Amino acid sequence: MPSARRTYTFLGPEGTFTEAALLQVPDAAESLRIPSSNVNAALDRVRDGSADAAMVPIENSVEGGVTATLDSIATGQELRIIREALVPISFVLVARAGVELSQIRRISTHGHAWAQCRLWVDEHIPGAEYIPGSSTAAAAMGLLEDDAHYDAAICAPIVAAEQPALHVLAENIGDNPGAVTRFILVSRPGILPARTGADKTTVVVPLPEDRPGALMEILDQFATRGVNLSRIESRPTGQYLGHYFFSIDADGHVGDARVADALAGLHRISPATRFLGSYGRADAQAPVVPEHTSDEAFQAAHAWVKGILAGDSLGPETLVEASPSA
Ligand SMILES: O=C(O)C(=O)C[C@]1(C(=O)O)C=C[C@@H](O)C=C1
Repeated sequence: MPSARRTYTFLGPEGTFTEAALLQVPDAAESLRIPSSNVNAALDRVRDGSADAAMVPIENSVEGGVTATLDSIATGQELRIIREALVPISFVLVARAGVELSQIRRISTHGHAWAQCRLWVDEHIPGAEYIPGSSTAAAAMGLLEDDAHYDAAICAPIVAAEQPALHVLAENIGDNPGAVTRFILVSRPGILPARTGADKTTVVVPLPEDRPGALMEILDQFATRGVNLSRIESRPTGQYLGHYFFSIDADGHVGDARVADALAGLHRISPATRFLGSYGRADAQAPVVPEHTSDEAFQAAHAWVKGILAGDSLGPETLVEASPSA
């Protein structure tokens, strides 16, 4: 029986880096793809069932975390990350035909793109004014509107290639040629992606208040079980000044005993801890697992404790008899 066609949404319009990330998903090219105007709108489409999954940016190697995504998945109806994708980032500066570099005064793009091209802009268009755009592609397409209030946009090369009314004023304008953005595919809670051996687990941990050393205790849950962290970011909860949650990526799958044990520890320290998913790493790199934190070591340890409890369940007389002071 042919499987039903999935509906994906992404930070649009067509031509964003997020769309490039979505097209890495094997069935995305043949599926229905609905552009969303911002990260929240994309995630809400998943929450209300009008999309099966949303591709959204989560972090960039130069500019760091995408706060709109970090905050939106940390609160509200629960969601799950089921996949990640990496996209190398390269930017072009585009304008309408006939506009020269020397005429550019106002540039629009996504905030993360602007941050990655700051040095280039300072050098080549000193004093240029930044006009925030909802995405790189939206900024580029906005140039074609009659009432466009900026003269150029920073976007992906594909937008210029597919839009003849735009022309490229400069290529490779990113300050860091090796820039990469990481994207996540987010779905409603359901079937957990299978363990691949090279996985990542994402959690959101509210920092318990008035508890000295709480952050240390949280980190300790991972450290003592040999679980490496690849990202940790603090974000304000928005409730009041000084109240934070931590967004954490850990190596491994909740199906790995060491990760499950670490999550149980987190829950004891911070009961509102939110599990956001276990999913295969885009780079397929398996972590180095210390011997004493392998599944086998956990099984042996649990069996040992079980044995003790079974022995002791013979009754208090056994304990009294065994006591040297008797
Ligand atoms: O505007 C886009 O094209 C996006 O996909 C968003 C986004 C981001 O949020 O970081 C993605 C990659 C680039 O780093 C710049 C912008």
